Amino acid sequence: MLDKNKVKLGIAPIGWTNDDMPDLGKENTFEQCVSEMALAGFTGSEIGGKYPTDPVVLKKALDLRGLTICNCWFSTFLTTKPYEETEVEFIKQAKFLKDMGAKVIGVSEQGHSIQGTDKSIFEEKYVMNDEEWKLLCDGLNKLGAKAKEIGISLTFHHHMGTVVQTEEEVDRMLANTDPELVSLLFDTGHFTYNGADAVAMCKKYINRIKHVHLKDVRPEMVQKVKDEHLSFLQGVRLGTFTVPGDGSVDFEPIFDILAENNYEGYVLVEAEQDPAIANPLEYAIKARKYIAEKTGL
Ligand SMILES: O=C1C[C@@H](O)[C@H](O)[C@@H](O)C1=O
Ligand SMILES: [Co+2]
Repeated sequence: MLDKNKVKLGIAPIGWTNDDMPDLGKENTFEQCVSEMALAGFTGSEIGGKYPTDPVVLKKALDLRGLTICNCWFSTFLTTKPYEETEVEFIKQAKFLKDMGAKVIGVSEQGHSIQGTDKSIFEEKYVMNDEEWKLLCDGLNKLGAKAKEIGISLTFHHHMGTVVQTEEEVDRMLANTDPELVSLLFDTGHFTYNGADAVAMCKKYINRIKHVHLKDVRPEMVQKVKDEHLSFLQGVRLGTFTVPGDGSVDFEPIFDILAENNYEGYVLVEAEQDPAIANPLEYAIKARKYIAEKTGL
């Protein structure tokens, strides 16, 4: 069982409107999204493209519904742009998140990423050379130090189609960054999609994990993506991802590892799929019930 005083439960707005493909859920407003998150029993949220950018307006809307911002995606370009360009934007975002009450900022390296392109996700991923690895890891350490000064933790999101996708890439990134400055944003869906053992990865890196994305995977859709050489986003439209308990990820041992190691932080449902097919409120309630049953949260 997870400790309610230590572990908080959140949900991402991507089930209502997908910022990577805004036509998915374009009809869903910000107010509907946050109201339904609260109605389904969630208390945390990440930031989506439709969220007000004025912190006062955003905070009021969230307070009315008992919600708190716990993280936001931040794209780094450490391997393709001068470090300073990324740092300026990173500091702005980290300060904003800190003011909103978040404890982490979720970084993903988007230099050379194919996640938003039409390239085949299983065949055309970029692999970094030693020089690019150094740019990435040194840059992450520097950003992590900035985040620490601001009072927030940098968590790194491994992701399909990016330069840190595979188990080996996650190993190398973590081995070459300072545990005091760079933590892991553990995403169950991205490890499973890539063919890694999410349970083993959770066990291996439990001491580096500071934020968790609970994402389930429909294996038959991943197989279709492989067979038909589809892109990451084509897969999302087909339904590669779903809410915890609705796919093939084995969540129970993951919850056990988090509980046994006194994990403190958020577990956040993040299940992008077509809202016209998977009603966001219905799926949020389904996820909430599953998590309550398996964790006691
Ligand atoms: O954390 C995430 C943010 C999304 O934009 C992304 O594509 C999704 O798959 C994810 O894990
Ligand atoms: Co994620």
